[in-house]
Amino acid sequence: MTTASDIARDNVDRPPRERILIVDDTPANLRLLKHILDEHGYSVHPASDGETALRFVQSTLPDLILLDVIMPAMDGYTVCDRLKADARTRDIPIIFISSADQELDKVKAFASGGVDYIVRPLQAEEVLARIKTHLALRHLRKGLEQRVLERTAELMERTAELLEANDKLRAENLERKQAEERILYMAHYDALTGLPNRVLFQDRVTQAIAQAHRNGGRLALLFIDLDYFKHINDSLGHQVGDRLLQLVADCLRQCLREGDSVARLGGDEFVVSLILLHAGDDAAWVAQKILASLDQPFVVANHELHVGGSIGIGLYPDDGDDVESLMRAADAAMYVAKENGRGCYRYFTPAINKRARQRLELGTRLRRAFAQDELALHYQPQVDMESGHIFSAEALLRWRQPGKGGPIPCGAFIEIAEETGLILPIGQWVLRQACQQLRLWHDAGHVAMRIAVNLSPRQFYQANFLASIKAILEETGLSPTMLDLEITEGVLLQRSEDNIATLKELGNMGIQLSVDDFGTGYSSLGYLQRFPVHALKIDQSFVRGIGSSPGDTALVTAIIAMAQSLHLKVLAEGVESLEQVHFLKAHGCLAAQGYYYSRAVAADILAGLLHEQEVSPTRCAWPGNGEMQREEEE
Ligand SMILES: Nc1nc2c(ncn2[C@@H]2O[C@@H]3COP(=O)(O)O[C@H]4[C@@H](O)[C@H](n5cnc6c(=O)[nH]c(N)nc65)O[C@@H]4COP(=O)(O)O[C@H]3[C@H]2O)c(=O)[nH]1
Repeated sequence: MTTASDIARDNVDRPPRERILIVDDTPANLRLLKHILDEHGYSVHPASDGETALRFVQSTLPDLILLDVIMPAMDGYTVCDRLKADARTRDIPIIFISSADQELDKVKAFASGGVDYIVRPLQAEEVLARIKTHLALRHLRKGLEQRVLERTAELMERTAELLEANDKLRAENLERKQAEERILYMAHYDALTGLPNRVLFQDRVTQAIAQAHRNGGRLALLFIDLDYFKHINDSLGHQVGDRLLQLVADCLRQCLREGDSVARLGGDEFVVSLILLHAGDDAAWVAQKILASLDQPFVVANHELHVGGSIGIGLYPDDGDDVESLMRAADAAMYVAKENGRGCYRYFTPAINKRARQRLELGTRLRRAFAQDELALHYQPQVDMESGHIFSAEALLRWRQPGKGGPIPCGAFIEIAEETGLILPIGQWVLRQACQQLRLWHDAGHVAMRIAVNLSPRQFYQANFLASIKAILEETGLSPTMLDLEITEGVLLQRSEDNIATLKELGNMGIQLSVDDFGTGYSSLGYLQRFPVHALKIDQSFVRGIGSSPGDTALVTAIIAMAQSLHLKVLAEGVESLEQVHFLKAHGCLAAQGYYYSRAVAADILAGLLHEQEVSPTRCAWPGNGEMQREEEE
C-alpha cells in the first residue's frame, strides 16, 4: 500500500507544479481535494461550476481535470462534452468524481471522453495514484505524439528529398537522352540543311544495294555540285552561302520520290540515291528535273542568285557494287559534266573512269614530285612600261619532270594541289624559295628588286600563316616591304574577324598585298577601301581584249581609273602586244607583265636580265630586241 511518505517522495521526482483543475459545486469537496493536491505539490485551481471551469480553461490550460458529475447548472458530462469539442482542451485528461449514492453513468462518462472515475468518499492515495497515472499517461502520450510529429516531419523531409532526387534523376536522364539523341543526330545529319550526311547516306545506300542485290533491282547515285556556289559564297559572304545551301537542300528534297534519298556531303556537294524502277534512263529524267530546279533563281537577302549545277551519275550494278565505288563513279562523271560546260549531267563511262584514275595518279605523282624536289620556281618580270625596267618578278610554280622536256606550267596541276591539300606544304616552300631567291638578287646588287608570290586561300586560313611568313622573312633577312603577296578577291570577301586581322597584320608588317585576277570576281570598291590592299592586277582576259573587245577595253579603263581614285597601284597581266602597252600607258597604267616582255624564266636568266639592265640602263631589252619569243628555259 502506498504511504503518504511514498507519495511525497514521488512528488520530489515529478516535474513541479502540474496544473489540476477541480470542478465541484460542493465547497467542502473542493477544499478537501485542494488540500490533498496542494500538499503534493500540484498547482490546484478550484472551480465551483461548469461555466467557471470552461472560462478558466480559455486562459489557462490545466494538465488534468477532476470533474464532479452532478452539478446544478451544468452537469459534468456536459462540461466534458464541451471540453472535448474544443481542439485546445480535447487532450486534457478528465477524471469524473461521483458520490457513492449518486448514479454514475460509467458508459456515458467514458463516451463523453473521461479517462477515469473516482467514487466518494475519496481516499487521498487513490486520488493521487489515479492523478499520477493519468498525468504520466498524458505525458507519455504527448511524448509519443511529439515523436510521431517529429518522425512525420522527418519522413516528409526525406520524402521531399527523395522526390527532389527523383526529379533530378529524371531531368538528368532526360538531358542525357536528349544529348544522346543530339549526338546521334549530329553524327548522321548535316547541321546546316538537316539532310542526312555522308555516314547515314552510305548506310542507307548499303542497305538499298543489299535489297537490290536480292531482288535483282538497280540503283543510281547522282553526284551534284553547284556550279557557281563558290563564287556566290566568296562574293556575298557565308551567311548568304549558308542560306542558299538550305534552299538548295529543300529544292532537292522536292525533286525526289519516296524511297529516294538525298544527302549533303559537305561544301556545295550533294548526292542523291534513286531506286530505279525501270531502266537506267530514270536517272537521267531525275537529273534533268534537278538541273531545271537548280536553274531557277534562288532569292536570298534580296539577291537573286543563279547557282546551277552539274551532275554525275553512277549505276548499280553497272558501275560498282558497293557505295564507295558508286560514289567514285558518280564523282568522276560529275567532273566531266563540269568540264563539259556545267549545267549538265553525265553518266559514268569507262573513259571517265580512265580520266578519274589519271587525276588520282596526278595527285600521287605531284606528291612524289614535291618530295623528290622536282618542283621549281620560274620568275616572270614585272616591268615599268615607261622605263622598260624590271622592278619585280612574280614567282610561278613549275614541274620539271625528268626526261619529259620543258617544265610544266602550274596551270596544269595547281588545281590538283588545291584539291589534295598539297598546296599547303608547296605554298610554304614557294614562299621560302622566292624569298631566298630575292635575297640572292639583292646580294648581287639588285637591291630595289621586289618579289611577288601567289597565295592560295587555303594557306591564308592556316593558323600559323603569319608566324611562318615572319619566320621566312627573318631567315632571309628581307625587308617585308620587298614582298608582294598576291591574293584573290575571295580572300578579301570572306570577312571573318580572323581574315581581317590577318590582312591588317600583313599590312602593318609592311608587306604589299595585290589583288590577283582583278575584275573576274566581285570587284567592289567597298572592300578595297576597307582592307590594306596596295595594288590591283588587271586580269589577262581583259587585257587580251584591249582594242578588239569594247567591253574589255572599257573595263580595263574603269579598273585603272578606280585604282587611281583609291591611290592603288595597278599592274596589267598578260600583256602580249605593243598596242596593249600603248593603250595601258595612255590610260595611266604603267606596270605590266606578260609575254610582250618575257615569259616566266629560271632565276639565272632573270639575273642576266637584271644585270643587262644594270650595265646599260638606257637599252630596253624588250621586243624591239627580239626577246619576246623567249621560251621558258632552265
Ligand atoms: N597567255 C598568257 N599567259 C601569260 C602571260 N603572262 C603570264 N602568263 C601566265 O599567266 C599566269 C599568271 O599567273 P596568275 O594570274 O597569278 O595565275 C597563276 C596562279 O594563280 C597560280 N599559281 C602559279 N604559281 C603559284 C604558286 O606558287 N602558288 C599558288 N597558290 N598559285 C600559283 O596558277 C596560275 C597559273 O599559273 P601559270 O600556269 O604559271 O600561268 C601564269 C603565267 O605563265 C601572257 O602574256 N599570256
